[in-house]
Amino acid sequence: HVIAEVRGSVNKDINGAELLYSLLNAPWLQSLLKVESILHTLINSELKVRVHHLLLSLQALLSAHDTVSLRDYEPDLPPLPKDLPEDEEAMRIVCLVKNNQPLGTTIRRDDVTGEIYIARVIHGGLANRSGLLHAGDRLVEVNGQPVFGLEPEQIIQILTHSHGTIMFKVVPITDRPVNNQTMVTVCACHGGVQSHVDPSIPCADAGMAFRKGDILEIVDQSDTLWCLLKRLCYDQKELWWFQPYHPYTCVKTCDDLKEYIDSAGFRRSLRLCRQRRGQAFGTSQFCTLRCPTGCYSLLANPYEEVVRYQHHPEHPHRLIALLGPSGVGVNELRRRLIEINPKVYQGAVPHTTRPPKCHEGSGREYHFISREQFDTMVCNHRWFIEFGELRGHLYGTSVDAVKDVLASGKICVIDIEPYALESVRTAELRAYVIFIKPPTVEQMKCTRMNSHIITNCYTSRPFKDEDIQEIEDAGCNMEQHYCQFFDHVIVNDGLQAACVQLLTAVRRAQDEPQWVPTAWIRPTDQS
Ligand SMILES: Nc1ncnc2c1ncn2[C@@H]1O[C@H](COP(=O)(O)OP(=O)(O)OP(=O)(O)O)[C@@H](O)[C@H]1O
Repeated sequence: HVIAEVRGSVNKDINGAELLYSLLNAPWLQSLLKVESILHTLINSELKVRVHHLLLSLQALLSAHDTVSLRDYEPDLPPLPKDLPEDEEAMRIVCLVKNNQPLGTTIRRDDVTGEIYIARVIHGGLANRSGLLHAGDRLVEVNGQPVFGLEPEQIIQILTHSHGTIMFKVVPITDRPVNNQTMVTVCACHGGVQSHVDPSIPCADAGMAFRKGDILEIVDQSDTLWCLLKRLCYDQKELWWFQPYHPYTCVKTCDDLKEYIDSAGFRRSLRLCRQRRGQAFGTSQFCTLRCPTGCYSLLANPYEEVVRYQHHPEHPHRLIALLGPSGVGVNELRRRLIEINPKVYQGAVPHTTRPPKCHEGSGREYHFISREQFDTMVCNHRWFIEFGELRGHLYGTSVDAVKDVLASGKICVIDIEPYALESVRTAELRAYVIFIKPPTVEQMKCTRMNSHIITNCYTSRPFKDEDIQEIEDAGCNMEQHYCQFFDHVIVNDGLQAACVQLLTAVRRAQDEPQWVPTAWIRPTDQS
């Protein structure tokens, strides 16, 4: 029963549950339990005494293991005598054995006092693994040589030329910062840090390239120019790497983004009249309507704080937002997914100002409203996720339409353009963004041989080579600019396979823990 309960906790991704589960299931534990029950049956036998000794040794071994894993191997010292003079300083002598590996610390000198301090302890380095040296410790001696007054470079020389055991005499920092595990997703950067060409980097060897969308843990943010990060790779296993990171090189301006929006092109389907949107509203007005700051604030951030989030089964489902270049097959995949099980998956009903056709019902194909009502909705900030104008009529998908589907207990699946990311990546909708990526041009030519593309003039015709190239280019552009917001990527090569992948991803979005912006879980005043 206990094992079954722990197994349940594993599924809920409760911290440590997996470890506990594997421990309880371990064959050696099962054997020990058996031994224990046999022991109860043996009274005062010699075998019982021997087994008892054996178990004690095993207990000692486990306790040693725990101590090492907690790095709790500093000696228990007697308390300091009470009558110590006030200016007496507690010193620590630390001996590290250096085996051709860097120590993994940087040194700084206080310009006012001339004292030497350990500036950073690099994650995974010798000093860090020892657990005995910390950023902020004051260095007094290295190998018996006082360091006061020396230049940091001179101390680095001493360390570089030392082999075997190095002895440090340090005054330990009193308040060690607590690592509260802040995780971030890199949002905007231009290809990572050029550690070997940037002279301001504190420790060039520690530089590591990273990409937009990488999940990093902030380890130390105490420096004004740099922070120390470690990276989680895509399978979410921790790699004990480290990353000096220059925030200023990574900020992306809004102008860059507007330029991209104009050049990216719009979806051909005309479903939401995206082609005309630019002419009808103007890109800048459109942007202002959505972003209080008048720009894509999310995209301008160098990074976004994220947490691991498990969707609660009793909460509304996460919105599924499909994104991809026009013509790649976003709507085809969305349609097929809904067709698989319309009781589970549903699109949002759009609003329009055009009159209904005879077969159309209000609230079914569209919510039919007047232009005044439409304008009021926009002005009253009942924001549309997207809206646009076609042949004198307004069309749009509202946040409320999405919420209606979610409130009915279904999974809402919509397709969006990149500019709508900000409207769906909210605490309310918690969109899971899936990028539908074009395969290579050759593969697309092959798979789209018998398919038809919808053109600007409502007509459909076979794909031309130019269409395929355009889809490929738009896909690359979209990925380059927005990949940090993709929760999942599906290459739409074979339709069948892509559809299966979509189904799996949609289930995973609801059932498995995901990285989401911290603001969704701990909303701030602005969000
Ligand atoms: N993997 C695929 N193999 C073959 N044909 C495909 C594939 N994916 C989509 N198609 C076809 O390509 C055409 C365009 O797809 P779809 O209308 O879904 O594109 P879209 O990305 O929604 O763009 P738009 O909104 O501009 O129409 C459709 O005829 C669709 O059936």
